[in-house]
Amino acid sequence: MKIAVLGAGAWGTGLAVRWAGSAQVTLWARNPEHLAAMRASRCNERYLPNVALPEALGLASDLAEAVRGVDYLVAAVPSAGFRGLLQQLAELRCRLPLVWLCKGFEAGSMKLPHAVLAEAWAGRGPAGVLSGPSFAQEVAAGQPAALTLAAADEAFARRAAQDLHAPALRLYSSSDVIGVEIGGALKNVIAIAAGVSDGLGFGHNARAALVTRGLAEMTRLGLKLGGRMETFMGLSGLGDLILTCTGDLSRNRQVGLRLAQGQSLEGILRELGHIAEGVTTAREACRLAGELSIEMPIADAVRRLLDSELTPKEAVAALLNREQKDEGV
Ligand SMILES: NC(=O)C1=CN([C@@H]2O[C@H](COP(=O)(O)OP(=O)(O)OC[C@H]3O[C@@H](n4cnc5c(N)ncnc54)[C@H](O)[C@@H]3O)[C@@H](O)[C@H]2O)C=CC1
Ligand SMILES: O=C(CO)COP(=O)(O)O
Repeated sequence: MKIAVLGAGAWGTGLAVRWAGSAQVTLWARNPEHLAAMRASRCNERYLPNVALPEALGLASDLAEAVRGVDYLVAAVPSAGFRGLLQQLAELRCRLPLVWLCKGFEAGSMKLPHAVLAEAWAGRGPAGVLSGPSFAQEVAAGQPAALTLAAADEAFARRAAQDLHAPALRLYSSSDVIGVEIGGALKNVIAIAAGVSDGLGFGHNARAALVTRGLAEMTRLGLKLGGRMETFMGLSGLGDLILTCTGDLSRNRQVGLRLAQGQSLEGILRELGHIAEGVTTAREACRLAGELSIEMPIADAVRRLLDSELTPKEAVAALLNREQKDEGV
């Protein structure tokens, strides 16, 4: 099996390291200087420090070289870079099975990755999304994780899950692309809220309430867009929501924790040095929810906090002072 992992951030590198034990893998970095540094140190100091790159892992900064002769393309760039990467691949006349990893909406268009793919990858090969609870550091270290691979073409989802599984990396297949994408995108927004709550010193009760009501919001939007209930209760929904709301390795949770301490969003993102998809997704999901008349109070409070319309304490008060309602989704 030959795999090209396109994007050398934390997640692309983590998976490339994992897959290199059982497949022939090339990791592509768009920045030649970044690639040269990885070649020299056999480590991705910038995005996944303290993880040795196996000797067998190929490195390339030339996209054409990275994709030559492979069985799978794995798009490991953030949502903001997905369309651009697909366009570059199309210019190379690539026609290959593709799996994407990004968890978020495209800025400005309110589009999930599958909709971007429909515009930029039509007819170029079967494609699916891989998502679920998976911190890159743990996967790179060979610790167990279970993810979902969803594709509209069920047979492709099953085949890709079989081909891309690795020791301690269990992949389930699904045909619910929208449900899987909504879970991955919305959990990042709720993780910011959970970080704010913990950062303000609230307890386990508050966090459990945010996770549960966050799941209700995710489900409400996801069902409206055509996702399936069981998907939101699965690995890519509730599973990733629990991980990201409770695990300090989450960059989105870190954004919330630091906002609660009074840091500016700009400063936090600069200090993190990684993508926190929940920031863009909060804005896009709230716009979409507005158009669809769907209530998403937690996402709305996060969006207003990110846009400096509320302080962290005011965001909490806005949630607690909403009018009484029935619990149902
Ligand atoms: N880090 C993790 O544990 C996990 C991340 N993800 C998702 O995977 C995606 C990538 O995340 P990470 O690798 O962690 O991010 P990262 O912030 O560690 O690295 C981002 C990588 O993408 C590149 N990049 C940034 N903007 C780009 C653009 N416009 N065009 C092309 N390349 C661009 C950067 O140079 C860098 O190599 C995100 O959507 C994230 O939500 C999913 C599961 C786990
Ligand atoms: O998606 C992730 C784990 O499943 C990583 O979450 P963060 O982007 O918040 O670090």
